[in-house]
Amino acid sequence: MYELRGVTKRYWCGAGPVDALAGVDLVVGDGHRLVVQGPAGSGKSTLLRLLGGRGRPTSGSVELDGTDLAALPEARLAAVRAESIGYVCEDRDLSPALSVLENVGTALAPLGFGGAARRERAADALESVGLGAFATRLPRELRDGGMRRLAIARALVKRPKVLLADEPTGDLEGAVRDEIMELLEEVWKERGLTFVMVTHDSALVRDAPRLAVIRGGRVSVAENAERRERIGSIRANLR
Ligand SMILES: Nc1ncnc2c1ncn2[C@@H]1O[C@H](COP(=O)(O)OP(=O)(O)OP(=O)(O)O)[C@@H](O)[C@H]1O
Repeated sequence: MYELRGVTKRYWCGAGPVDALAGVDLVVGDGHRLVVQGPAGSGKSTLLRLLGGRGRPTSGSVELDGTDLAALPEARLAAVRAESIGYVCEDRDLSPALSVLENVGTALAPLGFGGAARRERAADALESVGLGAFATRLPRELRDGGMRRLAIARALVKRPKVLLADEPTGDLEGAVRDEIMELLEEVWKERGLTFVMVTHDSALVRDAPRLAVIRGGRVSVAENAERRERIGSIRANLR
C-alpha cells in the first residue's frame, strides 16, 4: 500500500525553481489500480518516479507498506526498487545488443539470481507476455508491440508487488494498443499487483475505476461512481 503525505518536488533549472509536485496526499491500496491523468508538464511522470523510488521528494513522505522511500539510504532504496517495484517506461531502457531473454534476465541480477535460475525465470516471464518464442531474438526484431511486451516482462520477472507504467500505450495504435492494455489488465488481475499507470489514453481514463487528476502539481482523486454522479449532475443542470 502506498501512502503519500505532503509530497513536494522542486526541480532547479536555468530559469529558476519548478514545483513539479506541490503538496500531494495520496493512498493506493494493495492490489488497487490507479490511473493518473493530467496536462503536459503537470507532474505525472514525477509522481510515478517517486512512487518507483526513482529520485526523492523535496519534502513529504512516500510510504510503501509503511517504509518511507524518501528516507531510505540509497542502497536500501535500490534494493526495494529491485525486489518490489516493476517499472514499465520507454523502450530505451532495453539493451539493443542483448537477446530478448537476456534483457529480461538483467532485472534479476541485483537479486542474486544466476545462470539457469535466471534463464528459467526470464523464460517464464516471456511466456506470460506472449513472447516465449522470441527468447533468442534481438529486441529490434520484435514487431507489433513486442518491445512493449518485452518491457512488461522485464518489469514482471522479479515478481514485484507493485507495477508502475508511464504511458504504456503512448505510441501504439489500434489492435496493438488494445492488446497491450488487455495484457496489463490481465497481469494486474491475475497477480494481484498494485498498479499505477500514467496515461493520456481517453478510453483508459473514461473506464478507470479510480482516477487521479494532476494539475499544477496537485492531485485530486475520484472514484468511478462519484465521477458518474458528477457528470450526471452537470448534464442535469444543462437540461
Ligand atoms: N529533471 C528535471 N529538471 C528540471 N525540471 C524538470 C525535470 N523533470 C521534470 N521537470 C519539470 O517538472 C514539471 C513536471 O514534469 P513531469 O515530467 O513530471 O510532467 P508530466 O505531467 O509527466 O509531463 P508530460 O505529460 O509532458 O510527460 C515540468 O514543468 C517539467 O518541465
